[in-house]
Amino acid sequence: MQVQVISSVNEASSARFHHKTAIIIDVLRATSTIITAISAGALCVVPAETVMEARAMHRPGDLLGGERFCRKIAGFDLGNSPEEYTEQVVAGKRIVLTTTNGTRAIHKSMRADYVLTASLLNAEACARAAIDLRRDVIILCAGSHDEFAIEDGLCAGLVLDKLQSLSQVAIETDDFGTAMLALYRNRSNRIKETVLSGISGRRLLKLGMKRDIETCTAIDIYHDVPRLNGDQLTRI
Ligand SMILES: O=C(O)[C@H](CS(=O)(=O)O)OP(=O)(O)O
Repeated sequence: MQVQVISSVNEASSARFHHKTAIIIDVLRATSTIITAISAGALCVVPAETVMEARAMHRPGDLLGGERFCRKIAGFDLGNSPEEYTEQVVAGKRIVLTTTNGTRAIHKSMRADYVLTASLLNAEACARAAIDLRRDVIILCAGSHDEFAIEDGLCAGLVLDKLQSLSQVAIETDDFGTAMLALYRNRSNRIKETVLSGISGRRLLKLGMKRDIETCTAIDIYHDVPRLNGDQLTRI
């Protein structure tokens, strides 16, 4: 199995995803939010690239979620904090979500045969799902404002570590993947501290959102892997 890792959404070209399984990572916070929502019983999450597109896709009974500049969009039901997506709020609901980086990354990957969403919360489950799909893999780190985000690299390294330990076939990765695997193995006992020291982590800290970082750095607490079905993400 060939695994390529892309450092940020603006480095990805849609054509690369043909005949592959795409794994989209945005630890702070979009894919952590999506995975939490699906695990809490949301019917599906519909990723929208823009606020206008999200409003247009909204149907009666849906929830509108997302952020710009880390804060909930005016008139939306929910922001982009995983803790908002509780069973009481989202169970059985269709959620239309737009965020700064994560939903853009999902749209970039839509030519893939399969699109999975990963974060630290479900890395092992996502690795298992990718193995079962028997395709070469592209791991896309969403990053933040077109820059690489260390928390996404850590998660890419964790997914690669799980692929290597779980796969029956050899895993071959590109040089950036090798670097992310080394990053994860070097920081595996201080993941939260590493995330807190990153640019995205520092930005959320300044906004008083330390709780989100703690929530998003729990490892493998969920077994659900949201997968793209048409225009919506549902549990496999
Ligand atoms: O909501 C977030 O934490 C980020 C906002 S920013 O990139 O840090 O400004 O968006 P996401 O799409 O979840 O990376």
